[in-house]
Amino acid sequence: MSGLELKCGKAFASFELYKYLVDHSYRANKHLDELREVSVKHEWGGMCSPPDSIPLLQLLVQLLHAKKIAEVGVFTGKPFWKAAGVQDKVDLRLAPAAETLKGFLQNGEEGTFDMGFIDADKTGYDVYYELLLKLLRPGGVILIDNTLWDGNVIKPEVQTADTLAIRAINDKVLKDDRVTICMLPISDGVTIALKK
Ligand SMILES: C[S@@+](CC[C@H](N)C(=O)[O-])C[C@H]1O[C@@H](n2cnc3c(N)ncnc32)[C@H](O)[C@@H]1O
Repeated sequence: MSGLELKCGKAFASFELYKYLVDHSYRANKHLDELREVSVKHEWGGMCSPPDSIPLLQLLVQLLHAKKIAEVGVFTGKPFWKAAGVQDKVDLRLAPAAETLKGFLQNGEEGTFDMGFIDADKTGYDVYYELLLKLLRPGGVILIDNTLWDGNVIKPEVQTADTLAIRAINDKVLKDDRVTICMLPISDGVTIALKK
């Protein structure tokens, strides 16, 4: 699996154990593999979601029968949509994410989304979370990426704005009665929040 070492599951006891998990959960897929091959070579290749999070996303889409999903923070992918047959399913909005999500609300789309994936600028996470909670139907799910933030969440000496924002959203969702949550140690930490 190319580029696996880019984000090697820091929460795992060893890289070998992490690789075992990937080898036993990620199923090879021509289009995804090609996309990943290209993405990891990009100068910002580290932005690409690692393969351990892909089965989770696929599973949730199927469990939720998700038809309407907002990915907040898009990286590569567009050149592969046509070949993968998903071109007509993707509505790319190149704009600050808060504006796009507010636009959906103004358009009367509250409660119509099945799923949201927060994976953009970390200091925007709280805003995206609140907007997505409004956009989601009850029983819908928000995935929050990077919630372990390369292990920096437990390093008190790390006080960057991004780290503070990740700690804040983690503290917030833990106490948020509007959702049921689970934080998973895969990828760079992924929190699943189910809207009640
Ligand atoms: C980590 S990458 C997304 C990775 C992608 N979700 C994936 O799984 O491959 C983050 C992306 O968010 C975008 N981004 C950052 N700040 C943003 C903002 N305020 N509004 C919209 N997109 C933003 C960046 O341009 C970047 O492409």
